[in-house]
Amino acid sequence: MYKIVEKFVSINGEGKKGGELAVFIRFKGCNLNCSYCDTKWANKDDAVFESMTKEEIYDYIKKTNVKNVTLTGGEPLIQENILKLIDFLLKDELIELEIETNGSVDISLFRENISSKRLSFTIDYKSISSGMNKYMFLDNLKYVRNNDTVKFVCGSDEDLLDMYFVIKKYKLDLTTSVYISSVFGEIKPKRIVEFMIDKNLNNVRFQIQMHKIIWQPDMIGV
Ligand SMILES: C[S@@+](CC[C@H](N)C(=O)[O-])C[C@H]1O[C@@H](n2cnc3c(N)ncnc32)[C@H](O)[C@@H]1O
Ligand SMILES: Nc1nc2[nH]cc(C(=O)O)c2c(=O)[nH]1
Ligand code: SF4
Ligand SMILES: [Mg+2]
Repeated sequence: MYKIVEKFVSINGEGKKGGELAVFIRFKGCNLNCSYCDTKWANKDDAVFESMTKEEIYDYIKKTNVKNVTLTGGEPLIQENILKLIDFLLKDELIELEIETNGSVDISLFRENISSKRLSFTIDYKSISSGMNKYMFLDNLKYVRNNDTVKFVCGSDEDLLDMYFVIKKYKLDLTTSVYISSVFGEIKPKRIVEFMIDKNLNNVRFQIQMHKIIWQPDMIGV
């Protein structure tokens, strides 16, 4: 049984599939506690959840008729038996699966067991201002593939500079998709673009969480 705090259809507001329809499955609980987390409610011990089997999750997804599936949370990769669910969902060749993960969990186990090109990891590199930087499992950055994404959610100039060194150290701009996001409302988007120009950051994309512009920024279920 998986602990699901919400499930909904929306457009993906972030990343490579940004603007496309996606069905979101949000799991309860996280091993980190980012200063800026917009889903703290989902990580609370007393968060209300629905217990669902992998078959029930699959049935829900199929009923939506949406092909892009995003597993998020909370932290999806710390959920009990998550590998079984990923494997089960990918048996359906019409499903394109994205996993939003916080960068603290070793993804190599998943890589070894699942070869599908329809699985894509979006791996956060937690910034200094998140307070969670020390928990990053940096080896993940050595093994990211070109259909994965590394996402830097920046809230300060210090975060931008640290991001720059990490991109260059791991040559992320040459090996994978890199997205820079602002901590919503925390740093001027213009500041990030200026930084990109200043550092000549090619092969890196800036994004703003679209769903927070379309709906109220604190709205859930979108
Ligand atoms: C809520 S997290 C859940 C998945 C996973 N725990 C993680 O952190 O990647 C989903 C995405 O939302 C981003 N996020 C959370 N709060 C945000 C905020 N206030 N502004 C911008 N992005 C935010 C996270 O950095 C992450 O990329
Ligand atoms: N619309 C929308 N797109 C998203 N992309 C990633 C999200 C997440 O919370 O992981 C998210 C979300 O919460 N809503
Ligand atoms: S890792 Fe993700 S879910 Fe956990 S606290 Fe950070 S942003 Fe929130
Ligand atoms: Mg979100």
